[in-house]
Amino acid sequence: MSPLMPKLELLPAVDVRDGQAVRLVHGESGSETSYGDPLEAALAWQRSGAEWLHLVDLDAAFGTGDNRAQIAEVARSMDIKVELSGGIRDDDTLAAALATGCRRVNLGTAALETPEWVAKVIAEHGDQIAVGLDVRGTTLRGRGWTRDGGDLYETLARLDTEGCARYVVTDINKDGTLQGPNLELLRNVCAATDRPVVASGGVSSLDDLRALATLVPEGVEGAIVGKALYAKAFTLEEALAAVS
Ligand SMILES: O=C(O)c1ccccc1NCC(=O)[C@H](O)[C@H](O)COP(=O)(O)O
Repeated sequence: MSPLMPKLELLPAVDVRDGQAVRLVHGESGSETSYGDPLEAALAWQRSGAEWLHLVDLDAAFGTGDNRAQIAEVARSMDIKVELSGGIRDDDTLAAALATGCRRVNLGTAALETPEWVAKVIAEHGDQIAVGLDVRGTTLRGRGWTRDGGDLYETLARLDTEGCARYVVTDINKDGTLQGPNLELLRNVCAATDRPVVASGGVSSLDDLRALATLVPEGVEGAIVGKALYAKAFTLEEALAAVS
């Protein structure tokens, strides 16, 4: 990689359901495989050299409760940057999320259901706010990916106008499947916005990460990696070396 080209950031994922680190398939509730204590998982990624942690409260996303105290403990225990996601939809949940000291939060459902509030918090918090664009095809999904929420490109144009700093783009059909990322979707989103894009869902191999790294000049800034790390398809050290 050219010394002038920024490297692809890697964000190992810790998704929390009912107090456990889990992986889902297609983000579907009930498809969980459990991987134990979330704090242990997060500390392991930090020890392995991660610069970012992608931390998700799945219960808050699904509306089946929350893991707020545990999520806050994990976020506060990290020396690395934390991106927090799941169920952040109003002033209270946003304040609680930011109070953990996380570097940024991802809003998903709120961007579809309460766009005025999202425009307001983008104006207030700048690049501490990212929006998760979780899609099947080009249709956005909210409420833990269970409900349709409009057209990807219309929403992207609106959020760009409102000053959204960054997007986390997930192809739900790929998420948790180890089938490889949707590079075409990522290219299309990058062509539609000048904001950085974090790719999420489907990474299965070091070659997938190298393929994502080729999209850095188009606007892909980072990649979230979940299942592949838990399934030991490669180590985080190998992943970081592959994109450095
Ligand atoms: O991020 C959310 O809010 C969310 C809501 C409902 C279901 C899943 C959700 N996130 C999942 C993730 O962010 C995954 O950790 C990520 O896409 C990694 O996917 P993979 O590498 O395919 O395991």
